[in-house]
Parts: sequence; structure tokens; C-alpha cells
Amino acid sequence: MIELKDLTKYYGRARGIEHVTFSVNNGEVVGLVGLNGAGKTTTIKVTAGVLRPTSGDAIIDGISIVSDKVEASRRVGWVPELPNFEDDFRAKDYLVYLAGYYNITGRQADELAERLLAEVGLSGAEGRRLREYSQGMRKRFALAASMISDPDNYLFDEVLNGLDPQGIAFFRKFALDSRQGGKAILFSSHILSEVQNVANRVVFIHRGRAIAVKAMDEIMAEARAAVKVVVANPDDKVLDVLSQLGKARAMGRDSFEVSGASPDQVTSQLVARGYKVMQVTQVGGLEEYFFSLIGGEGS
Ligand SMILES: Nc1ncnc2c1ncn2[C@@H]1O[C@H](COP(=O)(O)OP(=O)(O)OP(=O)(O)O)[C@@H](O)[C@H]1O
Repeated sequence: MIELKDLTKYYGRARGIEHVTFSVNNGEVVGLVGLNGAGKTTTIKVTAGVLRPTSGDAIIDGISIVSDKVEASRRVGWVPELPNFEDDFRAKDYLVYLAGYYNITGRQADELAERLLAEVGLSGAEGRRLREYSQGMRKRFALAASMISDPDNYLFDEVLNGLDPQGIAFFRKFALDSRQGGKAILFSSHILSEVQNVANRVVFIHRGRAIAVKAMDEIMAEARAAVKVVVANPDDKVLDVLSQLGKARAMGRDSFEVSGASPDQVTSQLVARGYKVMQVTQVGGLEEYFFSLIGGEGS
């Protein structure tokens, strides 16, 4: 569990974040959302123990990052926005070296490094030097490194940046599995559609302050999220079929809108009944909610 308590960080006189308070419970994936410069990286770095707060505290599994930094940071895996490594190292050697910090050595460290690199999709690139890694490979490597001690808590800063669709799918699965496994994940991202897919709660940060903390269900209800679908072979029953999923209405002869269902649910429901789905789009949702929250500033 990750608890942020009245966390404030000033860079000299410049405000980073002020009075940020929220928690990430075990079994929760919380998205951290905000404009450029809002304070996401600062929040994550202070919580990870790499920046000292001006005041307030972050508590990891009951341990203060301020008064017991070593113990608290052992319990959290951190993937920075711009991962920085000893670039002359070869990937696997570096993971083995990092595992040493957790008293994992010898064959055990070797096997762990290979397994983690395979898990994040870097098999075949274990022997390459980190300086030869692309941005996406570095992100994948940083993910592997954060998993060495199999911590119960994770902090991911823009982890999706630079990842290809396969990498994004890996992260999505990792987050959902971790959620089921009772871990606590806080991740920042500008890709609001992915935050919507993965997070069960969202912290909106604006000008250094956490201006709202909301469950995804509430966000979707308030933002009147809906799925728009175009069907190639509509008939007079299609509306009834869609109504089984949520509130459905016809928008035209072949297009329909359903609220209270996901694009996946709409597609499988229609396909199972022999309809041809031409187009499915999510309307409203997190993005709409975010902009309504911060007013005209983001547009
Ligand atoms: N080293 C620093 N020195 C001075 N000010 C800083 C420093 N790092 C961050 N800031 C300021 O703190 C505020 C929050 O920055 P932060 O990097 O946390 O935002 P962010 O939400 O992560 O932004 P982005 O989406 O652009 O990555 C900004 O006003 C920024 O200018």
C-alpha cells in the first residue's frame, strides 16, 4: 500500500507539488493524470524516495520514505520517465548486478535475469549493451529491473512512452495481473485511453495539487461514456441485442450508441449474433472528464 500524506515539494522557490494526499490500496491500479508540468513526475520521484519532500511523507507498506528511506524503497519498484543506466553494461549482466542489491546472486540471479528479460519481451537482446537499446527497449528493461525484488508496490512514470503496441499490451496485462495479485500500482500517463483501460481509480493533478481523486466507475458514469458502433447488416433486432448490455439508442440506420458497456463487450455481443461490426469507437469517458475538470486550460 502506498500512502501520500500532505506531500509538498518545492524546487528552491519553484512549486513542484503542494499538499498532495491520496493512497493506493493493495489490489488497486491508480492513474496519475495531468497536463505537462502539473506535478506527476515530482509526485512519483518523492514517493520513490529519489527526491526529498519539502514537507509531508510517503508511506510504503507502513514505512516512511522520509525517516526510513532504505526500507521503504526496497518495497517499491520504480520505473522513471527517462530511465538512466550504466550504459556500458550488457542488459543481462546489469540485471544480475542489480539483483545483488537484493542478495540474489549466482545461478539464481542468472535465471531471474533471463526470466525477467523474457517476460518484458527482451529475449535475444540480453547480451546487448544498454547504450544500444532503443527508447522502448530501455522502458522494457526498466520494467524488468523494477520487478527484481517482486515488490508489492510499483511507481511507473510515463511507462507507456516509447512502448510499441506489444509493449503496451504487456503493461496492460502486467497491471491487471498485479491488481489481482493484490499489488498497489501508481502510474502516470498522458495516454488517457490506456489509463481508462487499466486504472480503477484516477488522481487528477493540476498546478501541483491533487484536485480530484475518483473511481473509474464514477468517472465513466459522470462523463456519460458510451460506445458508438456501426453495423454492416442491421435488422430490427439489433437494438434489443445492444440493450442487453446497457442503454442503447439508434443514431442512424446502421449506427448505434450504447452506454454502460465497453467496446469489447459491444463487439462480442454483436459478432456472437451474426452481425458484422464495421466500426466501434469509445466516446466521452476519461478524456472528456479530465477537460471538464480543468476547464479550458488544456485545449
Ligand atoms: N529540477 C527542477 N527545478 C525547478 N523546477 C522543477 C524541477 N523539476 C520540476 N520542476 C517544476 O515542477 C513542476 C512540476 O513538474 P513535473 O515534472 O513534476 O510535472 P509533470 O506533471 O511530470 O510534467 P510532464 O507531463 O511534462 O512530464 C513544474 O512547474 C516544473 O517546472
